[in-house]
Amino acid sequence: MKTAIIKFPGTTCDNDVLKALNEIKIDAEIVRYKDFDPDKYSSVIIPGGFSFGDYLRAGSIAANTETMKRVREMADDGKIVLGICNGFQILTESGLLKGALLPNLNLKFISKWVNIKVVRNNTLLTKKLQKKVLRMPIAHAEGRFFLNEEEAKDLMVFQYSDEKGNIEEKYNPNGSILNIAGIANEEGNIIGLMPHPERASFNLTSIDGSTDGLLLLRGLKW
Ligand SMILES: NC(=O)CC[C@H](N)C(=O)O
Repeated sequence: MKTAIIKFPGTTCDNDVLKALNEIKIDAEIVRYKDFDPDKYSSVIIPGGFSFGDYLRAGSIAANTETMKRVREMADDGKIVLGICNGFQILTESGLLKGALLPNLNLKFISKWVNIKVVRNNTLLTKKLQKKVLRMPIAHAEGRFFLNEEEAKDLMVFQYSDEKGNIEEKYNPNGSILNIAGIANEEGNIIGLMPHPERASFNLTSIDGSTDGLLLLRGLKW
C-alpha cells in the first residue's frame, strides 16, 4: 500500500518528501487535501510549509479541515501518521498530538542544522533507532514545544542534543520544554517533529552529507 503526502495550500515540502521516499523505494504520492481518501493509503505524511499562510497560528486552519477528520480515522486504525514541521503544528492544533508549538523564544525564524537524540523506541518509526543521534535541519518560527512536564516526558521521542547525544539547554534552539524536538502519541503511531528528515536525505544537498532523515523515513516500511 501507499503513503499519502498531503498538500494543503501553502505546503512547501511535499516534493522533497516524495523524493526522499523514492530514494528508499517507498511507494508514495502527493495528494491535494480535498482529494485525500484514507482508505487508499497505509500511512500518511503531513509535510512542512505554511499551510493557509500560517494565519491565526501555524497549522490552525488546516487542523480544522475535513481532511484532518480523515487523518484521524487512519490514526484510529493504527496506521502511521507523520507530521513534519508545519505537519507537526497541524497535528497538535487538531488534537491528534498533545501539546502546542509556540513562537520560538527569540521570536525569530530559525534555520539551522541540529542534532536530535531518539529517546523513545516504542513508536512505529523509531523502533530500530533507540538512542541514535540524527542530524537534520530545522526551519521554523513556531517550534517551541510546550506541554506539562509529566506528560511531555512520557511522550517525547526526539530531544535536541549535541552530536554525542548529550542533552543540555545550550543545544535547545527554540526554548522547547525538555529540549523536545518531537513526540508521539502513547500508541506510537502518530509522530510529529520539527526538524526536516527530507532535507537530510541526499549527500549533495546536505550540509555535511547527512542522510539521517532516511533512517527515520525508512520506518514507514518496517
Ligand atoms: N518549515 C516549515 O514547515 C515552516 C514552519 C512553520 N510554518 C513556522 O514558521 O513555524
